[in-house]
Amino acid sequence: MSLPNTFVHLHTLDLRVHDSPSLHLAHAPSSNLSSKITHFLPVYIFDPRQLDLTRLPNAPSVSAPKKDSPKTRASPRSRVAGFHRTSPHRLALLLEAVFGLRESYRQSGGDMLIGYGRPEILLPTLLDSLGNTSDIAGVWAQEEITVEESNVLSSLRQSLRKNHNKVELHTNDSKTMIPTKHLPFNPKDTPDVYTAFRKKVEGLGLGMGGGMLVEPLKTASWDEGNRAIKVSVEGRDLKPFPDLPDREVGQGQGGWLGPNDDSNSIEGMYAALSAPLFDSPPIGGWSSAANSPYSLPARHPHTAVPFGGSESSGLTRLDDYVGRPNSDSDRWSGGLKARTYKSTRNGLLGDGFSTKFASFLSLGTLSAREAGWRVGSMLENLGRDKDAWNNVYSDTRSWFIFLGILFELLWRDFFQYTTFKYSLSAFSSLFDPLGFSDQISTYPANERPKGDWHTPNWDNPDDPARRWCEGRTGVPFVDACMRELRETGYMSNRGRQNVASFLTKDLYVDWRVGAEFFEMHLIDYDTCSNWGNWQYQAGVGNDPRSSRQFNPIKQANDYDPHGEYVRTWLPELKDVPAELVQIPWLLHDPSKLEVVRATEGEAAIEGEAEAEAKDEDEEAEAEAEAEAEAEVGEEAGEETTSKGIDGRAGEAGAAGEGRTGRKGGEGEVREEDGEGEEIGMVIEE
Ligand SMILES: Cc1cc2nc3c(=O)[nH]c(=O)nc-3n(C[C@H](O)[C@H](O)[C@H](O)COP(=O)(O)OP(=O)(O)OC[C@H]3O[C@@H](n4cnc5c(N)ncnc54)[C@H](O)[C@@H]3O)c2cc1C
Repeated sequence: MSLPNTFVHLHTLDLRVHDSPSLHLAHAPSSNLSSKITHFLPVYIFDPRQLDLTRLPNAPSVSAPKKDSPKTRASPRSRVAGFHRTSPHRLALLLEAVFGLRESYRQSGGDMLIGYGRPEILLPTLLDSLGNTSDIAGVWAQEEITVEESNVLSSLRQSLRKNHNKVELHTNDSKTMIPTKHLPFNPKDTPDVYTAFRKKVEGLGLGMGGGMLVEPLKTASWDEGNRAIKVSVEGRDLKPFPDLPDREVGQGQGGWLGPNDDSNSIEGMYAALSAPLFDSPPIGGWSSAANSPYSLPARHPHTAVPFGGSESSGLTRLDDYVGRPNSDSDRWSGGLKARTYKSTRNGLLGDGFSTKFASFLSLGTLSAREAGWRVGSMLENLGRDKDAWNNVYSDTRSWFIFLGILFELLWRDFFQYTTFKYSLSAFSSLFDPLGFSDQISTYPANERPKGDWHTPNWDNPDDPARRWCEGRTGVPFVDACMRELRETGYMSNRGRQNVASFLTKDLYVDWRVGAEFFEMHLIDYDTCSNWGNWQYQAGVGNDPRSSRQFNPIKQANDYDPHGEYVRTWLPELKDVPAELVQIPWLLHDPSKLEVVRATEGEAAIEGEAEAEAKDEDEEAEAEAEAEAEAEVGEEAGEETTSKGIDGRAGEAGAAGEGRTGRKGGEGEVREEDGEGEEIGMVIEE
């Protein structure tokens, strides 16, 4: 009887060889399975439900998007607005990640099989063609939370069982920074409020290996000098790639890439997959850096994310931003940027103001555990250097609040786990117009948005949603952010919060249109983070203050006081003086400037609570935690009021009138979870 010997790993959103549970299982001396494994077969499959594959030979068919089916969005077009679900920039990054991964396997003495079609059809057919199913130890893949991705895994599991009685699909818990089994609660009971979530996971212990920061698996070695990464598991080399003589694929079901195929390279695959994008450009068009299927888009000269998409680019960025232990001593090399993260993270220009890890984390080219562990190691290491320590810490209890990066990585986990919680039934409310609010039991029914959003008329050039997408609302900060998104595929967190608030709370456009537009363009698109944050901003998600609203003019004055950012993306404003650059409609009537200043001053004082989002909550929390907690006891159960700018501001903004004052617009703030912890952060009247 032959022993199971080929280990199959289906790569999805885990496009890396470092911190890989599958490589570890198949190779590590400590793994029970590894002695039986003789071959390692990594596979990646482009899926027609995500990408338009029609230009590839024997293309698999795609069904039209199902408008009324919230359970699945399985089509390369979005369900509400019919946008493409990728852009040339995002596609290029994916291809760099996939082909870069294959290169890492090749440099390690193995290979990776790349195909296109439905994994649940292609993979069982391939395994059938390998002959004796007992030669397959099993198929492994990263556990996914979101409906579309987990539906694929369920279908694959079923079809493997049907075709190969002995082949099982196993999943690895490798996506989040905190492994599911370390959570101090059942993930289906994930708290609905971030603060409650954070405090519970903090209880795991803030130190290294305490449960919140888990040491990544050592499955690769990083050759910093050559910027190359090779598989190496506890001193063992990668097991060989199996011989795959027969790669049968059914009619109209896709294919596997062979050495002579046009699409067997980044450029070839880009040409095939980007052609449908160029055939029907979206509202606002594509980036000027992406003009044809024949060459990958260049990085825009002003992009804040000038890196490639591969795993080695991700690790290079980690080394650069957070630093690494010096191999010759126990000193820490690099990491200056991480030490100033908290004071720079609201920046808007250049690559240094925040980590830019998001695009790597979204494709899994950087493991969240690797990133978290590295930040923690830096903090531990700096502990030996008193001066550096003093720059970062105030006391150990608040160490990660002061650094901030871990705080943000926890937001990522929070959205992953809340999505899990609200996707347990057949129906995932992640994509529902009323979001999670419909299921959060503490969310009073009378506070839920009615869902009477403006439906865009894309044929009307003056439609507010269209102007938002095209970056021509008339509000410079909003327009600059939207143009940056289109041109580069990135927008700062500050920008994202402002444009999302503007679309939903000023223009009253269905938040899902914004989420779909972001999905198309964002190079760091992540289903949970994108849709979760959009719900949060639209007031239908986990935000304990669903009525909060940003004033983009005040925000622009605070974060872009000299207009450098808006001038970068709106060259038409290059000659406008700084005092008018955020309100250029007053150029023709400067006499109103004094009135505006007075109103703004008033708004800034009165409305301090109105427009600040969770970033400010976090800071307030860090700085005034004790105060906040004292207030909890006093205020729990009482209703407080936060004000917001109001009016169909889009009409004003889009018409170039500006929205310089706060006009009423009141929303009630509710207590969350009965714990009241967020209440302390609300500045009351
Ligand atoms: C409307 C909206 C949509 C968003 N869509 C996405 C998305 O599709 N993908 C995505 O990764 N982030 C999304 N974010 C969150 C955040 O804006 C980005 O993670 C961040 O701007 C990426 O830049 P960075 O890597 O330099 O982040 P940093 O500030 O350096 O943060 C470090 C990491 O923490 C995580 N993080 C930070 N803020 C958040 C947050 N609010 N929610 C979840 N994770 C966070 C990210 O993984 C990020 O890489 C969205 C935010 C908003 C308001």
